[in-house]
Amino acid sequence: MDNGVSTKRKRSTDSDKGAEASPLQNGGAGTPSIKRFFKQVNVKVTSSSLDASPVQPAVSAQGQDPAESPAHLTGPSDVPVQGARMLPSSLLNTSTANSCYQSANGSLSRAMESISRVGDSFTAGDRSHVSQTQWGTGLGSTSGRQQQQYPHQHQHQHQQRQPLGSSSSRQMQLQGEASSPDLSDEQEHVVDLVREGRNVFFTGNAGTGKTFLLSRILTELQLRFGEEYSRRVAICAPTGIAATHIQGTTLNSALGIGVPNTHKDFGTMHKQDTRMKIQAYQVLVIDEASMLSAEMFEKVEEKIRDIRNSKLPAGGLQLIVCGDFFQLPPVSKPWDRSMPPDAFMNWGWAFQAPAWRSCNFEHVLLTKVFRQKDETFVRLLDDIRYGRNTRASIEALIAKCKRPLAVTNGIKPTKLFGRNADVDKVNKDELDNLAGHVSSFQAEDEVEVDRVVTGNAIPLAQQRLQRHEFFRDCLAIPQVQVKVGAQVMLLKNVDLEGDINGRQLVNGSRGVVTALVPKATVLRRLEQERRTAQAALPDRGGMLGGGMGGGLAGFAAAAANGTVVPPGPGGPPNGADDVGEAGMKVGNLSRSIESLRRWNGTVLPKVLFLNGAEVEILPSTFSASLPNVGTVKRQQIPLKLAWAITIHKSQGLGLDLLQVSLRSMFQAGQAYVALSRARSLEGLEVLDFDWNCIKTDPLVTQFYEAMSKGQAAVKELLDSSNAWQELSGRGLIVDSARIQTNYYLVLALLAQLAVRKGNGTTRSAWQGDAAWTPVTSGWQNRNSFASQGSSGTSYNGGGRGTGYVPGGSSYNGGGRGAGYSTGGSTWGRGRGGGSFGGAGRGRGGDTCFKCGQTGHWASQCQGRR
Ligand SMILES: Nc1ncnc2c1ncn2[C@@H]1O[C@H](COP(=O)(O)OP(=O)(O)OP(=O)(O)O)[C@@H](O)[C@H]1O
Repeated sequence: MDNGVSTKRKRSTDSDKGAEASPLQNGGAGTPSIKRFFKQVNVKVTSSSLDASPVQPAVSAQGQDPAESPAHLTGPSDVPVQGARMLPSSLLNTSTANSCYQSANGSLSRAMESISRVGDSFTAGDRSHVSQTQWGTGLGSTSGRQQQQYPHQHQHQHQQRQPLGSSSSRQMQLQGEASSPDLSDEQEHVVDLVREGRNVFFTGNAGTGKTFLLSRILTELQLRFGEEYSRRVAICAPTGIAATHIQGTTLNSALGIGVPNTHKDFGTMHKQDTRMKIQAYQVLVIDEASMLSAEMFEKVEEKIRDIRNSKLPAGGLQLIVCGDFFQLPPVSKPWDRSMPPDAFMNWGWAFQAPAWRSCNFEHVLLTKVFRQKDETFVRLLDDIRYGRNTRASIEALIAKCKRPLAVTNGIKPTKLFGRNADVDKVNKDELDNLAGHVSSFQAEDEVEVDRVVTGNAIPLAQQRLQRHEFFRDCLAIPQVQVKVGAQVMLLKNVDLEGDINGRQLVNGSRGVVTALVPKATVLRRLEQERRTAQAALPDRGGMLGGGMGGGLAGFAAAAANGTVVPPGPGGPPNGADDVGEAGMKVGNLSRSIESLRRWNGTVLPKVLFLNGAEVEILPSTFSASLPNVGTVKRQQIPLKLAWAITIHKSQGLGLDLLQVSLRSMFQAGQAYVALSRARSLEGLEVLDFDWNCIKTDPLVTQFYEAMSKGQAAVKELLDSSNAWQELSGRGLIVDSARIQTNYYLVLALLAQLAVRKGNGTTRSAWQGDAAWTPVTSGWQNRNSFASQGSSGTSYNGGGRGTGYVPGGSSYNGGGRGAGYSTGGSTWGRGRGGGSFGGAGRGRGGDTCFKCGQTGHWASQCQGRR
């Protein structure tokens, strides 16, 4: 039985306007006035390119990521998703005990009590407050202590910033989020810095609530900018999927960069419409900064300054950046000889960019881990994160987690692999192994052109939206295929409002498909629930006749017909809370009924989750907006097959039961990301490993060590980077015309910082394909680089022990590095050469660091001897 529907292609009429505006759209959950602002010309088009192949594995293919496309890399974080929060429990048939389901393999009776028991213990992990961890610098819990620990060390320099009004706006924010957890003191501190208009970088272990905090900050920004929000705030992440965590877009998209192959390609940022956009922005928000390269950050910062005609860092934009540099690095391109000299390689950690230093970030380290409760586990993860005691850590893990995990009530653990091929194989095999029919759910995609776009610009905007990377990157894939018995993962947070057991379903919650329920049956139930909810609506006649009655009346009416936005910044006007609650329920039900009626599928999957809740999964809206262009949306069942997923895709998730393969880790942070998805040691099994599976970058370690000492230490660290002083002192941070030759020098030099001096141990700073032995130093090396810079031999830290570093190898090409020299390329530096560029005296054909032979690049090395 195939219940799939073909992707629709439709164009709305004027009568569609407004009614279609999704409350889920980016920023759309604002105040009613924001809502009005977001009201758009609604042009719905589905790109035919989105049609899925009839049988498609759960994980799609094309991509730039070593495992798969970064666009497909990660699942969502546990950020409360507004859309999900809007789903009332009434939309979910939360049948509990005594349920059983028919698997295709036969009847599987479910002991729901035991599932509930397991599930409760898992779900508690993400919601509970865990006592502060011991290893980091504890942050003060009183504001006084915070003041001490976060002295504000630089002046406001961004004239265009509007410091946020404080308490009233905060109250407004909290009003609509009563059920969300309170921010911790350290999280509050970050919000305070944001309010003050500072450039902030906040980071911390996996599960410290970075994305959660970012979503709160976005709420603050909505309040700061009101109707101007989408014009003033660029919400970005380096990859598409990371962007969907915060309902933003990729950095490339927000800044009109496209997919740069060369540095020249950044010139697209100067296009008229992008220029205007960039000039209008006041805040640039970047999540998952570990995947933002130094090269990208440097280039973007320079261009923004240029476009905004300002000498201020980032042209006066407020920068709010978060992420964990111990997690996955940028997806760099391997160097290839055929590449042009100004090829964009996506190299380096963002904090390595000179621009990072000039942006004067307030660096805040979040230390309180929320995801895991078990302090032993938290400490073990921290060791792995830092690459401390790696052998002991692996042994401890193996001792605790090598045993097979129990298959709990038929729900198998999620397997995490480094490589996409392993994932696809497991999911396909598992689905094939299930008897029964495949049910396919086809995504329904649409684009809405913003109302500011008029006339001939509409078709153009439409085209841009149809080609938007969102459709490639969206967490919800074009075609979801399941069978009864299929193991799946939820892709949205869902409030089981009113659930007597207080259960939660979050993105990453896993379960098993127990049935496929006819759509008509679900519709009947929802309609009944709406009738009941309508009957419970309070009579607000008296109040509505009063002073603020107009607003409330409008609100109540809108709630009843399903056209209001939910609580939160877009919630009811002050004083309308009680109307709001009942009205919201009716509104949400109405919206769901309408959307389900339009949904082309004929059945809906019913899923039994680990926490014991068994719910029918309704189609859900995933969206992103392109300021002043429009919105892209995908309506899809928010599920994916989840017997296995890639580690990249798991970034941002918390998982209850997982099996991790640590055998083929090829990037820094991969093992840490994989293991830190687990909420408990009990729920984690290590399938296999090798002793080198834990890879950390010493540069990252030193950066974090400085952060743990406070802002002053970070500043000192960055200031002590004579390398960077040298770079800027010698004019290496240059304009576009010179970037072609000189930018490589910057990156090459930065790459060299990762080289351990003197012991011959090597690593390839940013190349995933290079041999890599973990090293422990890095910054020291910079000093040697700086102090001996003029000799022409010390850029690689005395000339020894470098790995393959494109560009950087040219420095070694001065004669001493183990890296393969380009033989004195234009940007290479020969031994003793007095200038950075073009000395060209590198010893051509220096040895390949992999095999020790000359004449080929390490990336081309076939192990010849
Ligand atoms: N102040 C808080 N109180 C209670 N729970 C919180 C708080 N902050 C975050 N959490 C919860 O902690 C869990 C992890 O949060 P989140 O995913 O934002 O962490 P993260 O730091 O972004 O993790 P990762 O680095 O793995 O992406 C989520 O379930 C979130 O709801």
